[in-house]
Amino acid sequence: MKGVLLVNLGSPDSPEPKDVKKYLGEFLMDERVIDVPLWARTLLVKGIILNTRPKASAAAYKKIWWKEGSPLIVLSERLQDKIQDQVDLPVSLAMRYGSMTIKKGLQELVDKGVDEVFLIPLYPQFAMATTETILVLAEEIRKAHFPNISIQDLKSFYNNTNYINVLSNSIEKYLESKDYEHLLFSYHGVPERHIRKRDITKSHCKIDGSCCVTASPAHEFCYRHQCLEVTRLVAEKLNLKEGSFSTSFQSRLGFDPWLQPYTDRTIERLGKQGIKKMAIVTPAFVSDCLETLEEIAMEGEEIFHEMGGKDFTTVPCLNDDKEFVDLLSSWITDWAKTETVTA
Ligand SMILES: C=CC1=C(C)c2cc3[nH]c(cc4nc(cc5[nH]c(cc1n2)c(C)c5CCC(=O)O)C(CCC(=O)O)=C4C)c(C)c3C=C
Ligand SMILES: [Fe+2]
Ligand SMILES: [Fe+2]
Repeated sequence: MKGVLLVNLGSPDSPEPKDVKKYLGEFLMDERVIDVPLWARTLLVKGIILNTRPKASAAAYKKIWWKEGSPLIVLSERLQDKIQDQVDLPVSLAMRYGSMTIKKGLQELVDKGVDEVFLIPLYPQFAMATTETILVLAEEIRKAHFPNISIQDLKSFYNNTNYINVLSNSIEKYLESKDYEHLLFSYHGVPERHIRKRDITKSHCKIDGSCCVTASPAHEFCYRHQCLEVTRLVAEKLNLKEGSFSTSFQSRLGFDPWLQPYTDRTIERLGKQGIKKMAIVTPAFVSDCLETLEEIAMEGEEIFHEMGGKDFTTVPCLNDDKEFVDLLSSWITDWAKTETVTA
């Protein structure tokens, strides 16, 4: 029997510093998130970050936490429920980090008789810190605990025409009644090193003005290319004028070079340039979360106002948008029609 496992990033159990510390410990000790040798990662995470960051992160989580729990979890659950209403096979939800583990998600499906799983990482673009870490862990868990099931995964869908249409429609609908001079596409950042490491050609990614727009097999795993493509395709679909939109990368951590331009500096620059009304969209996130609700909608707005900006509009993520639910459900239904694969 076939079933679906949706997987998102995860959140702490509560916005209290002890839960945030536990969650960040698991997240940042992942070798695909902080990709340095174990001794250096341990020193950095356990020796420095976990002694300083949880208090500040917990304060940020408290600002965005809902009565029902973490926005990211609640919104992912709403998405799961709406997809479940549309498809005939069991749909479970898991998180890469935290209590809603991939093992529990697979167990839930197996308990319902599932032996063929369609794994859907809830990220439009591939990154080793997101999609790859989910796929690797799911395979480890499968081998160790569920050797008789098979897992197939949904490939990154950043340039799928239907996805681009759904994203563009949601942006257009939200901004319909709003006036804005500039639309910023802000994606979660990653260290530049992550991009070079996943360059399968070992020579394409220069992280410059041309590599990501020059066709290459490297693009299948190039997060930067995939983000720039989403911006390009949405801008084309929405007929945005050259100069009225741009791309930036947010949430950098540590001192290594991350993908640029940085979102906070871009917002600052737009304000300084005299832009009074800006809108911002965050297509690396399927569900609204700390990074969109706090870092963008609160901190980003504050920076813009400090620089003289007036109207700052944050477009919600796709969350449980009807067209997005329909699209994921159609991919699931198509997959369910494919031939059975043996483990
Ligand atoms: C080295 C650190 C990090 C990398 C690389 C990274 C990549 C990455 N993350 C997301 C999506 C999310 N990240 C979120 C929070 C978050 N991310 C990092 C660090 C890295 N992320 C930290 C330390 C945190 C925690 C919050 C904080 O202390 O600032 C979230 C929000 C989770 C929530 O509970 O709401 C998401 C979602 C992507 C897509 C990505 C690479 C492409
Ligand atoms: Fe992150
Ligand atoms: Fe590139």
